[in-house]
Amino acid sequence: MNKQQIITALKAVREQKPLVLNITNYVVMNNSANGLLALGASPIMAHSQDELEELVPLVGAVVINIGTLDSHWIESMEAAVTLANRHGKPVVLDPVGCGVSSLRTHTSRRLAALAERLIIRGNASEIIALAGAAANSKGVDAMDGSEAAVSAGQQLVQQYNANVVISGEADIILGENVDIRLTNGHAIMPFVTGMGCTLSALTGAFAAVGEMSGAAAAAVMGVAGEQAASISPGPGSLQLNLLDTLYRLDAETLENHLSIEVTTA
Ligand SMILES: Nc1ncnc2c1ncn2[C@@H]1O[C@H](COP(=O)(O)OP(=O)(O)OP(=O)(O)O)[C@@H](O)[C@H]1O
Ligand SMILES: Cc1ncsc1CCO
Ligand SMILES: [Mg+2]
Repeated sequence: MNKQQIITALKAVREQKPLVLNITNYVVMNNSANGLLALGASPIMAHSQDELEELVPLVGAVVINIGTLDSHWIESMEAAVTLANRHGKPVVLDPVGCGVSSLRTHTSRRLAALAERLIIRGNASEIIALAGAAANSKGVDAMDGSEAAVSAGQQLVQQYNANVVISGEADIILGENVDIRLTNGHAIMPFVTGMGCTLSALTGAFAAVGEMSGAAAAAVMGVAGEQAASISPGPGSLQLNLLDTLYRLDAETLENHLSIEVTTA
């Protein structure tokens, strides 16, 4: 995945406007839906088992975010992933707070094991915990740097046959033969809840148009986030400005501002 392929993937999202099914948390439903719309995709938030059988065949990707899960929702998440497998749809898993409780850790692992076409997107502490090592999180916030999660991420790539996106100051994208580092974004982004969840939702939009590395969404979120931060005095305006910069993001801005380093194995 290079800069040009990322630009092409963004164009594809805007042309195809893929429908993305999100089973996500109460905190970020609105941010994530607005982020998808600003990007040019089409969100649907749903979690009733009674409609998943009809919905999953219609969507381009399924995003599962365990942020506010309970036992009832876990059944829906498992049903959605099973249906995604049956219909050949990609799944993005956001293991929010993995490592903080055994419910979160076990559920994330079960969902990751179940999904056949999978991208895992988490912060460093979540990725470390998902791989079974001791992580330093504070609830849903990472206390580890992205580089500290690389070996855990590589383990997950093998274990779940997935691509892994570790977000943070650097976004590190790991796949079977590729290792990508993106250094956009801004240190103010973690002061708005659900920036990572929005990144996972956007990852679903790109997966729906065949971009299964996870890099394009991280690139777009990083550059749009950076641009939004440059005109935002604080988190309140950042949240709003991000929707505008995502909506306005063009090829030239990506070309000039995306900081990407690709290493192939
Ligand atoms: N220190 C930082 N510098 C630059 N960008 C950052 C920094 N921290 C996070 N980001 C960016 O913020 C976005 C969200 O990443 P983050 O790792 O904070 O997700 P998260 O912890 O899962 O967030 P949440 O759970 O609140 O949704 C990514 O695009 C990432 O690049
Ligand atoms: C704050 C919070 N708590 C559960 S999910 C969530 C949103 C960020 O992940
Ligand atoms: Mg998160």
